[in-house]
Order: sequence, then C-alpha cells, then structure tokens
Amino acid sequence: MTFLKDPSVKYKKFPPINLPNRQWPAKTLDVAPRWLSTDLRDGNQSLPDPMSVEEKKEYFHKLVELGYKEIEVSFPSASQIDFDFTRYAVENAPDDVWIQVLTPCREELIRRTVESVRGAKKAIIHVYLASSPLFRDVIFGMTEQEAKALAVKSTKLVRELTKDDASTAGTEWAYEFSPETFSDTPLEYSVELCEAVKNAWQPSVEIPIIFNLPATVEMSTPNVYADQIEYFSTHISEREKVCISLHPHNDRGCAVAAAELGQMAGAQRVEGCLFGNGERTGNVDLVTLAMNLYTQGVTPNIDFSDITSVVDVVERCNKIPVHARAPYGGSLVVCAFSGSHQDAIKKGFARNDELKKKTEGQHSCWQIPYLPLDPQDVGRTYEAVIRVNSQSGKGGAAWIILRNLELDLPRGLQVAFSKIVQTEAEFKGRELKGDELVNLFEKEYFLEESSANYDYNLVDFNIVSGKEFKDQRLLDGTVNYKGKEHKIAGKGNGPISSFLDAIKSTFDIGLEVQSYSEHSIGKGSATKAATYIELSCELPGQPNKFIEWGVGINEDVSQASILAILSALNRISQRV
Ligand SMILES: CC(=O)SCCNC(=O)CCNC(=O)[C@H](O)C(C)(C)COP(=O)(O)OP(=O)(O)OC[C@H]1O[C@@H](n2cnc3c(N)ncnc32)[C@H](O)[C@@H]1OP(=O)(O)O
Ligand SMILES: CC(C)C(=O)C(=O)O
Repeated sequence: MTFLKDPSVKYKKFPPINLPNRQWPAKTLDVAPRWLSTDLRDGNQSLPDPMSVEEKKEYFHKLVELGYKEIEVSFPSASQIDFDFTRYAVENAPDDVWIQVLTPCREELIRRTVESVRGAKKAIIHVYLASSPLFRDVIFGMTEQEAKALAVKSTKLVRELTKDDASTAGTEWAYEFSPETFSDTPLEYSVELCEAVKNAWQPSVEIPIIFNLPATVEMSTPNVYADQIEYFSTHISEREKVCISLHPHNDRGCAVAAAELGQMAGAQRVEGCLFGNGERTGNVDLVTLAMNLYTQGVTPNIDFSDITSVVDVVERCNKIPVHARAPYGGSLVVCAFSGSHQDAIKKGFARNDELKKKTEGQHSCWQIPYLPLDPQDVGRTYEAVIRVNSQSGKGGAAWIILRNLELDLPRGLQVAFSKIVQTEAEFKGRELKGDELVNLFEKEYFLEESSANYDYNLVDFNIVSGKEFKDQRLLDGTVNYKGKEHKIAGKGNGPISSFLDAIKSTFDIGLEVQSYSEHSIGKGSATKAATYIELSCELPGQPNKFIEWGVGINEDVSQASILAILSALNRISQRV
C-alpha cells in the first residue's frame, strides 16, 4: 500500500457537533480538577514489560507523595501481580487516597475485582463497556440496547457486592463507568446509556457517580471533544450527582488541549499518566496539565517541586525514557543553546534582579524571555539553563562564568572569550560543559592555581606614596619571567600606571590601558576584587600593536589590577 494521493477514499472526516449555543469557548481554567493517575493501569498495560510489584510500589508511593488522591492501581483480574499489588495498595494507602480498579463487564472478573479491594478505606470500582458502533459491532456484535442491558447488569452486580453489602461498610465506595469510546459514540446514546447506569447505581451528591468519557482513540480536533463534553454535561440528569471525568488519549497529539477544553466544557476530573505514558501515543500527560495550570497562577494541588525525582521514578519503572523535550520535565526544556535565546535570558535575569532591588524584594512576577517557568520551582538550577555549543554567542559563556566564578565580564571581554569558546566548540564538535568552560576561561586568562608555566609571574611588589613624591606612587617588586626573577621599579599616578612604567623600564614593553573595570566578588572577609583590563601592547621588534584582555582576582585591589595586566601580558607573550 502506498501513501495515498487522496486519503479521503480511506479516511473519513470527523463530523462537527451541532452545538450552536456552546459556552465553553468563553470559559477559563481557574481551579485544578480532580486528578486520577492511571499510570499503574492504563500506563502499565501498554508497557512492553509491565511493572513488577516492587516497581508498582515505588511508583505508587511517588504518586501519593506528589499529592494524587485518586489512583487507578490495576486491572486486578488481569494477573496475580495486579491482584497482589492491589492488596498492597489497599493496605498501604493513606486514608484520603481513593484506590481505583478497572474491570470489564464480566461477572467473574467483577467479583475478583471487588475482592481485590476488600477492606480499603476508599475504593472506586471502574467498569468499562464498548459503546461506539465500531467497538460494539466489532468486539461484541451487540446492539445498543444489549450493551445498555449489560452495563446495567454489571453496575447492579457491583452495587450488590459493594455499597449494598453491609459487610463492606468500612469502605467508602464510589463507582465509575466508561462508555468506550465515548468520543465516537452518538451523544444521545452516551447519555441514554449513562442515565441507565446512573439509575442502577443510585449515586448521591456526596459521592457522585463518575462518568469517565474517554477519547479512547483521539479522532477529532479538541474543540469537537469539548462540544461532546458540554453536550453530555448539559443533558445528563441530576448533574449534581455526576462527576464528569476526561480520559483523553494522544493519537493526534492534542490530548492536553482536549483535556483543557474538556474542563472548560464542564468536566471536573481528568485521568492520565505522568509524562503521557499509555496506549499507543499515550494517555494525556498529567505533568503538563498540572504545570500548565501552575504557570497560569492556578494551584494544581500536585507538587512537582522535585521534577527530576519524578522523571527518575517514571523512567525506572516504565523502562521508557522521558523525552528530552517533554514539557516541563524533559532534560532540555529549561536549556538554551542558541546565542540570541541566551542573551535574552541573561538580560531577563539581570532585569529581574534590578526590579527586585528597586522594589526591595517585592517584585515577584516571573517574566524572563524564553523561560515560561522559573526552573527553581521544579527543583532545577539556573546553572543548567544556559548551555554552550557552536550555536551560542557571547552571552552564554559569560553567563556560565558569572554563575560559576561570580565574574561579571565586561562586554568586550565577553566578545573576546566567546571567540575562544567558538573555536573550542567547533574543534570538539559538541557542547562544552560548564566545568570545561570554567577551565578554559581560567587557562586562557591565567587564573589557574598553578601558575608555574606562565611566562610572567608576580613574585612580590610594594607601593609607596606620599607628599615627598609629589602624589606619585613608587612601585618596586619582583617579576619572574620564564623562570628568571627580575627586580622591577616604576612610578605613576596609581598602582596600574606605576606597574606599566616598571614593565616598560624592565622589559621594554609598551603597554596602554584601553579599558578597565572592577567589581567585588564574595562576601564579608572573603571579599575579593575582580579586575578586567584591556591592554594595547607594543613589543620590541614587532611592527603591530597587540590588544588583549586580562583578568586579575585578589583580596587586594592593587594586586588584582597588576595580576590583570600580567594576565593580558601572558596572553600576548603566548601569541608571539
Ligand atoms: C480501553 C482499555 O484500555 S480497556 C482495558 C484494557 N486492559 C486490558 O485488557 C488488560 C487486562 N486484560 C486481560 O488480562 C485480559 O484481556 C482479560 C483477563 C480481561 C480477559 O482475558 P481473555 O478472557 O483471555 O480474553 P481476551 O483478552 O482474549 O479478549 C478480551 C475479551 O474481553 C471481552 N471484552 C472486551 N471489553 C469488554 C468489556 N468492557 N466487558 C466485557 N467483556 C469485554 C472481549 O469481547 C473478549 O471477549 P471474547 O473472548 O469472548 O471475544
Ligand atoms: C477503560 C477506558 C477508560 C480506557 O482506558 C480508554 O477508553 O482508553
């Protein structure tokens, strides 16, 4: 079969819903829904290697820790592992967590399912049945009325085994019914079927019946799903005794949008999996949904403050990696490699700091270009935000030096260092890690601990000033040049000019300061001065001037300047 020139001969368009009075487009999402994690059921059933009991335990505890209050733990009639794990969940769930289990409409499987949650504090029995014409015809060969009768019979059986059985009074029972696949079922029939199920269950306002309306296979644009939900929400009777739940799959890549529009259309609950695991393209991603609320200022009631630990558990138990670009949790989503992004982020942070200073810490609104979320909110560091490769500009490397060494490089030095970084990144053909950049900077600007191999090294110096010298400074000291110590002496208006004078008289090197800046680093008694000096240099026998930057760091401001001059001089010495 070839890729069709005219796919309409094989695939039919999904018809729009006739809902001229639809209200959902004007709604906003202002509160978190009830969440149900089906990682341990729908997620698990789609894994090449389903989870072991141990893996399910780890995952379950993570879900509880994150704040999920409704967890579908299994399909207990599927396997001994699922049954045993359900028993574990029942015995170990906190009192406020509902344990949900799924069963088809088969008597022996319903019985075993109810058995699996015996003794639970709170349990939801979830029953599903094919309702769409395709699923009914293909899977069961049942008419609409036969399917309805089976759904009613199964609901009555669950009722008899649970809330009508006095011996289970210690358990708070809830009931969930899923017409599969709701999104491909005529709406009038979905409502008729659910009315019959509701009547069989007899819900209360306190514990409403859950009608979970799955897009078992996503077949339309999310607005169509929203129309379907709004239709159901406005046509089902005793709405106050009904909780509408969404269960979107991601076949068309729109599950998150479908879940969001579905909530706008009246749904109060969402079922999904962390990072969108699940059948085929997955269930809707619960992380994205919660964090989408969070970044709109709405409390999601789920705590993703340590998202890396969530990724770890999900990857370990599912044995499927979380994509590096997965919204919010992917390893690359808070990283910028490209120059203009890095520049914007760096400026954004600087502006934020300024605003904070101006408002004495009151400014708290997050507005950083390219970063919709403060990485620290999910336990990530600012160091990881900017990473450097051959696509990066001066700002990226400067950011890493700032974050690691507290050195706020002047613009000219950023440009100069960026060229060095570019050459290195192209040479290595890959990203340069933070510590590689720091090492490169320290090596290039002669800031390493061991300076034994540098051409010029400061051994000692002394500066004197006074009226008798007519406000001039006199500097004398010792400089080691290529292993040999030289006594130096010079005079000038300050430490820099007197040192330049000393270098001129000792080595016949003409140096001129092109630019200078300085700031402090560290705090309290550990405060140091960081000095940046751009020098132009005339060397004996060399026709052209050299221009180089140097960096010096020392507790003493004068010494920091002298070290910066020697740093530039060493760079020049290396070039000739
Ligand atoms: C949309 C969803 O995700 S639904 C959940 C799907 N999850 C799973 O299937 C995982 C667990 N499943 C299992 O372990 C097994 O399929 C079991 C235990 C449920 C049934 O196993 P088997 O009896 O061997 O049947 P098998 O898996 O081959 O086929 C499924 C049967 O269930 C029937 N079935 C499917 N859905 C339902 C339903 N909602 N209610 C009743 N029966 C159903 C099918 O018609 C088929 O019956 P048939 O054998 O009479 O044709
Ligand atoms: C059992 C139901 C809710 C399901 O998993 C689906 O329709 O995808």
